[in-house]
Amino acid sequence: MTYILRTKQLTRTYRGKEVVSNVNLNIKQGEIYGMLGPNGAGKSTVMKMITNLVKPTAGEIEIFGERLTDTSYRQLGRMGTIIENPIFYEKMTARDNLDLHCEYMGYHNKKSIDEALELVNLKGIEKKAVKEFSLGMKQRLAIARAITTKPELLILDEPINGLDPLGIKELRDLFKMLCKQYGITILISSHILGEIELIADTIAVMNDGKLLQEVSMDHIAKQTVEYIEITTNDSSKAAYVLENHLHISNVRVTDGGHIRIYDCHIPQSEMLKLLVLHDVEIDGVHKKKGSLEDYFLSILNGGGIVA
Ligand SMILES: Nc1ncnc2c1ncn2[C@@H]1O[C@H](COP(=O)(O)OP(=O)(O)OP(=O)(O)O)[C@@H](O)[C@H]1O
Repeated sequence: MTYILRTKQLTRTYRGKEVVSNVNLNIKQGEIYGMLGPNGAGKSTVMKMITNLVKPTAGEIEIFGERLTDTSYRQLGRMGTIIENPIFYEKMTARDNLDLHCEYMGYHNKKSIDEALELVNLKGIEKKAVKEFSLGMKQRLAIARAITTKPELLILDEPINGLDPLGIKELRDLFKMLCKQYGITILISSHILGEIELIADTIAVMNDGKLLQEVSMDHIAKQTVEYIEITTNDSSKAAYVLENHLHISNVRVTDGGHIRIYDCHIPQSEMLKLLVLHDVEIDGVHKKKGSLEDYFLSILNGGGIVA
């Protein structure tokens, strides 16, 4: 297995608080690796450390087989990045912005600017000043800037923020194409499961600075997360009874008076008998299969599903 990027126990502290804690990412060459997590989970901070914008407090980063240091200019030159909101020289044209970027990166094959503009569908308007661009156009220009130096690794921090559904689909198709046809490895972050699920080969779920899970989509697809859903008049009591009397640990109380029991080998009849014995009224029992959303929610909520 060839990994293009690995982090080992990557940690960052701000004013005594760990905002990234012992994160181990393993990104394979040629894949789209999605970092999923709510706002504040630490995704941007991880990406900033990978791109040398922020120094890790502890841990290390290995990119293209070498450890990243303060002077890893060669490694940084093999990456294209969009971190947080892309900033341009607004009065300059789109093309001049890309030109300047190439100069700055020491990349002299200017033909690639045309190719990049073509790929993001901005050919023909590259002579417009960036201040006239819509948000979607700016996002596409940021991607053009990130790919114009022909990177092997693209790092995209929430690149679809603020785009309409059509714009999102266009970018998704573009990222997939860059990965498949150009062999570019992509690390992309989002707080939207539906987005990451449509694009990623591997997903890293982050919350509160921690990596909760790193799992391949293939693995998830094979996984059939089944659960029993019981509707009762008192879901908290029902959960309490099952946890304390039958020692079932994977119980989740959901909205609407339901409880879900995952990965349970105790017969349904035994659970129901015990609930009735404890005066819990049962309105319904169903065997269900969890959606991908359930799967990730259970990870974020610390549920016991093992991938
Ligand atoms: N320069 C900084 N100084 C202090 N705290 C910071 C700094 N940068 C980030 N943080 C804190 O670190 C935590 C993680 O932030 P980060 O931006 O990495 O999260 P995120 O998952 O990318 O979320 P978002 O999508 O909101 O950017 C947050 O609590 C944030 O307030």
